[in-house]
Amino acid sequence: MFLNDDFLLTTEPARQLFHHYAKAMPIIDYHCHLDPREIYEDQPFNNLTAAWLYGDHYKWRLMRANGVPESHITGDASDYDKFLAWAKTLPKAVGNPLYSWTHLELRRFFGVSELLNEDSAPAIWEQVNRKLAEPEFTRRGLIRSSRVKTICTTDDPADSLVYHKLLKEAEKDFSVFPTFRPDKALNIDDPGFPAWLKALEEAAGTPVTTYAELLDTLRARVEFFHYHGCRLSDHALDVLRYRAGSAAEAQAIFAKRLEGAELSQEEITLYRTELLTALIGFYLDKGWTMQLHIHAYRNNNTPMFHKLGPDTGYDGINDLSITESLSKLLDRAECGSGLPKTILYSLNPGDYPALLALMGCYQKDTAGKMQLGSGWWYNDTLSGMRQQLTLLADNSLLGNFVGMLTDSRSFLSYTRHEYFRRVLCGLIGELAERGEAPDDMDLLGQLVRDISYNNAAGYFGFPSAE
Ligand SMILES: O=C[C@H](O)[C@@H](O)[C@@H](O)[C@H](O)C(=O)O
Repeated sequence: MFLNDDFLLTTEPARQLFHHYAKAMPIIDYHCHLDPREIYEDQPFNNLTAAWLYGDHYKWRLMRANGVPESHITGDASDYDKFLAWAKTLPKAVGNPLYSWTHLELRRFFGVSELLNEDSAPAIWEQVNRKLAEPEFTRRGLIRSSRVKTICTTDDPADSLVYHKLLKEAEKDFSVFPTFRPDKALNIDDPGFPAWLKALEEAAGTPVTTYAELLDTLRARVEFFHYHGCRLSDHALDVLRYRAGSAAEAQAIFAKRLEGAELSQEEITLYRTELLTALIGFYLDKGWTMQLHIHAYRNNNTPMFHKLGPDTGYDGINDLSITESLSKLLDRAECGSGLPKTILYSLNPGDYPALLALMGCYQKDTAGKMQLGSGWWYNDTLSGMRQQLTLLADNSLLGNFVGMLTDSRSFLSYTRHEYFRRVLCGLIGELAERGEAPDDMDLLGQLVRDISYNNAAGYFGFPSAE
């Protein structure tokens, strides 16, 4: 039964919806953390650990929860020993999405249907590594075989986008577009802020010594990113604070920071609010979609942060309230030139009702202009997705949802789209079975096709491949 054709499809309508409508749709992965250079260089993977465990902080957390020493997670143990440590951990992960994802990846990419555990590990290691050495198992090969049409990476404004340029020339089967993520511009209190400004100056070829120059340069980078196919921005807003001020105040705070003085929380918040408001205007002008990733509570383990840096498995969920600051931010934009298309994600699923209520206040002109993002990170689970979809259907228009993204650092994560589509069809199938939705395959089939692909294709307006 496990992972059979009807995995997660418990009703007849669900099975029809998945097999006849959702399954064959191609993929638009509009938010991920793949490295464009790796995509361009298209090297084969040395082995399954390289493809699976490098950079995958989801797996690292489970291994740590299983008492695996750090040497076998991020340290200098051999790749085989790391793989074996994962294989020993996995049997205890029943019920965790990683249990299903891992086995789905083994099946879909490598045709391995045995369960991975300590006993099966040696043979699976050999079998998969042999496949990974074949020409169609390179980075791009994996993307192609997953029928991915569009990938959006996550990029700093100071990035030269050289690999996106090269990919545009070299790759005709799918497109790789950048996403504008100016966290480093907003994080004025970060010790690396002055160095980042230098990097920005270098990339843009213009001085960034004042707040006005920063704005001009960021606007120019938005144009540059747009030229290279960018149609989305992204922000990590771990804490939402709002304090309106003037450009003159933002300039004074910027100058104070460059002099090396300590900023107060109020100053930081004012600067961030002003800059984000300006950026929202830039996104609107370009017709971009703004993504706000809200309420991660990052880097909770200081020794491990010093050892491994960010995004290594030490992030929690922020349980602060969300509506007041977010409403002020969105409303200010609405009072000005307007809001761009916006996707709101929160790591705290308790925020979903508030986000849904708020986003409904700014819907206009574009179908699904304001979106509740797909279950993010710790919510990227069976129950998390069902919750997000159920609340979205309760409070907005499920049929306009732009659907799934991997948010991943791994080239094997595309099966998450399959998982999502199964959850989606499973949920809609249940509604039909219970008579809460019409058992009308034309209607429901169109809905799942739209959510799987068509909505994203229409909503983001990516440049078409010439
Ligand atoms: O799925 C988890 C993610 O990849 C996580 O690492 C990112 O969402 C990252 O923290 C970010 O802010 O972009």
